Amino acid sequence: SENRITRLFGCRYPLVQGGMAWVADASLAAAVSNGGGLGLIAAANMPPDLLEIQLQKVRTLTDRPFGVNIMLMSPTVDQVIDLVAKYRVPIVTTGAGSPGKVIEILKPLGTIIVPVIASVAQAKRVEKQGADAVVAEGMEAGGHIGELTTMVLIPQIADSVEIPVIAAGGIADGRGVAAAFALGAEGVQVGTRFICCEESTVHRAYKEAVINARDRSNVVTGRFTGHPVRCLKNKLTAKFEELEKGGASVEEYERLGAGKLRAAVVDGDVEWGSVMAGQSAALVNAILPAADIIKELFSGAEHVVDSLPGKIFR
Ligand SMILES: O=C(O)COc1ccc(-c2c[nH]c(CNC(=O)Nc3ncc(Sc4ccccn4)s3)n2)cc1
Repeated sequence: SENRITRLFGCRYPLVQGGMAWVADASLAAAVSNGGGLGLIAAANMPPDLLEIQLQKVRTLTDRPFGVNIMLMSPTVDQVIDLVAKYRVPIVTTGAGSPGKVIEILKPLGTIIVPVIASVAQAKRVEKQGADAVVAEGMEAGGHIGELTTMVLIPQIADSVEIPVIAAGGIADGRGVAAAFALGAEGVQVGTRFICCEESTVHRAYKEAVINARDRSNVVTGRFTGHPVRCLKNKLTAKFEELEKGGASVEEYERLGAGKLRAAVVDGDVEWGSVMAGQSAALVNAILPAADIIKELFSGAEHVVDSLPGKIFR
């Protein structure tokens, strides 16, 4: 069966993998696309020549659709847009900022643009600017987050725009997928769950930290900087909280954070690195192939919906 999202992306399942900085590379994106979802390569702050290598590599690993996630706070955003145009990347998501410029340049090329938003105002603005769909991301998500939970954000976004809504934030099993559709979404974005997939090139220690995470193993730091970020608790987050309490400057705070996500993902420094992960980490307990994760998410959702009516609505 299909819906507006499977038709928009040209893939079997209405699922997009989170465009997680340093984590979402060609290997992960291809595995998700080959598994029937939409894989994303994270441009993040990647030097353009590194991104170009990922764009060439993904074409050798899958002939299915894939996308690039453009992080709008990155200083390399202009070169990323040029590369996306040069390689005719079919789909682009954007995060951490206002996608006006991306829409203006890439929409005329026929690129499908799906901004990640975290509020009703942002959703309305990007719809007016020409977005094809939105990813509405609840604050359960990992990394840079907004303020509203998925449970209350999705219905409000679905009521506010005509374009299809993809729910993100806290979705890691069939129950979350079923809930997202009950709330008005026509697709899901899944990030943390795919950190722990076989084809993810993330350091083993990072994957283990996610698997060992429990309900209260994560924390949001940096609200005072205007960029709240959710990570797993460790020595770095304790230091962030100390700086925040001690009235440190935003510059001092951001100096401490520089390069720490790479330290965790690439070097496996889960003590002093930034182990970005969502609250759903507590629901992730196995490293599986991306294709199996996707199948389980949707067969699980099917099962939940089938067994619902008897329990609740009669
Ligand atoms: O001003 C406007 O209208 C747009 O404002 C926005 C504000 C927030 C968002 C938003 C919320 N969530 C997302 C998508 N998720 C993300 O972008 N998650 C991220 N994780 C790590 C990242 S790297 C980074 C970047 C800044 C500070 C610290 N780390 S980006 N975008 C989108 C737009």
